[in-house]
Amino acid sequence: MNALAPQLEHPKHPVLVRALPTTTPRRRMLAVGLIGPGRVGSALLTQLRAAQTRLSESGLELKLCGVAASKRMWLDCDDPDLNRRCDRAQIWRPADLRQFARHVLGDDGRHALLIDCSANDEVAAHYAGWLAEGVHVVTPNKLAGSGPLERWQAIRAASHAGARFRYEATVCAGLPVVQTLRDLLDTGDELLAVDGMFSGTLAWLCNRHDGGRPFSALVREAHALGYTEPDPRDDLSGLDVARKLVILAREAGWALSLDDVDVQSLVPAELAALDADAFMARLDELDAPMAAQLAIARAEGGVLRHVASLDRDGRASVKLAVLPASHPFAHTRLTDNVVQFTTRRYHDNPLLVQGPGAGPEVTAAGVFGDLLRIAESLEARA
Ligand SMILES: NC(=O)C1=CN([C@@H]2O[C@H](COP(=O)(O)OP(=O)(O)OC[C@H]3O[C@@H](n4cnc5c(N)ncnc54)[C@H](O)[C@@H]3O)[C@@H](O)[C@H]2O)C=CC1
Ligand SMILES: N[C@@H](CC=O)C(=O)O
Repeated sequence: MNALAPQLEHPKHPVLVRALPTTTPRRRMLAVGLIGPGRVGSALLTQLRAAQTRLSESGLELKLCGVAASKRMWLDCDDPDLNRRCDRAQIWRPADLRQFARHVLGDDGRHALLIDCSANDEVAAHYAGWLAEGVHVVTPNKLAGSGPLERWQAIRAASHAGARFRYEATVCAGLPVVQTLRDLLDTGDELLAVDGMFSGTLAWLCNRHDGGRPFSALVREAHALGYTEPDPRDDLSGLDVARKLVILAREAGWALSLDDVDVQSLVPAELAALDADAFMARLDELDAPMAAQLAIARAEGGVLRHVASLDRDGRASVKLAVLPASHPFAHTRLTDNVVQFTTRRYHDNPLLVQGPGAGPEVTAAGVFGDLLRIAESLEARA
């Protein structure tokens, strides 16, 4: 213990509490560009701003160099005086992701990170190129991890060459699911199966759907709370959960694709083909079928839960099930997700990760955690 460190007063044990020895922090600078300032992206910006002083004191300078939305982007080189003179017309320029990445990377050898908080496939298509150029990438966007296998392999290969790629928040938002699996595998365990509840939206809907309000009203509320995907059909069709299964399977080295997942959709075919606004306008067509599902569950003395499973033989399924009231999943709350890893070591009693699995705040925190892990691995640069 550092005898020179000041002692802090503690009401009960005045001499036991001492300040930890102080060390000079290793100074690192990370240039950051955010793509997709929506619900998660905005929450992340708020969290980054709130943490800036604390991070700086611990040696990490985060420099926000740009924000790109679908049509427009802001770069920190944009000149405030010029903007004032041009009636702010220069603040946002047309979005161009190549220019955006070049700007964040700069030409001074700095560490650069792009955070993709969109749900856009075209953005995901840039990852391999960015990583190859030395730009780190963090994302909650599931489209790279569950998209074409060759593209996923190219992204992984590019990340092995230097820049880091992290995507913890793609599975169950801020819960430590991908890292838990990674740690199991890296320490020599073997994944046998994963099962549980992987949709925060559907967990919340199943918890709140008690016949008191129409199902459609609950879906609208889940959307407003930021739990659903930008298009709630991605949740209701089971696609979002299927994507998470694919991401976990690939993490385990299994070549699973979305087509391999047996998915039961809650969206009738006639609503599946509509554009997003038209679908939302006809959402009440889900009320009668969902009321019927609830009645079946109650008649059986059970509860509705949205469950999914995956095993090492490539069997993967996503469905709405009636579970007995005594089942552990019946006692989950709000947006709770449950992920059960059955492995060689955790065989008779699976390893469980459980907690809120959707929402801008918790998701942004998962993204932020990835950023910090990358920052931790950076070397100091002038
Ligand atoms: N909301 C949640 O609880 C969770 C969300 N996620 C993922 O986080 C991502 C963001 O979700 P939300 O913030 O809820 O969605 P959102 O719809 O609120 O935000 C998405 C943003 O991306 C922007 N965008 C769309 N296309 C773009 C493009 N080509 N270039 C740049 N920006 C573009 C949109 O303008 C919007 O600002 C999605 O991939 C979602 O799957 C992951 C875990 C949990
Ligand atoms: N819409 C998703 C968000 C997290 O991935 C969900 O509800 O689980």
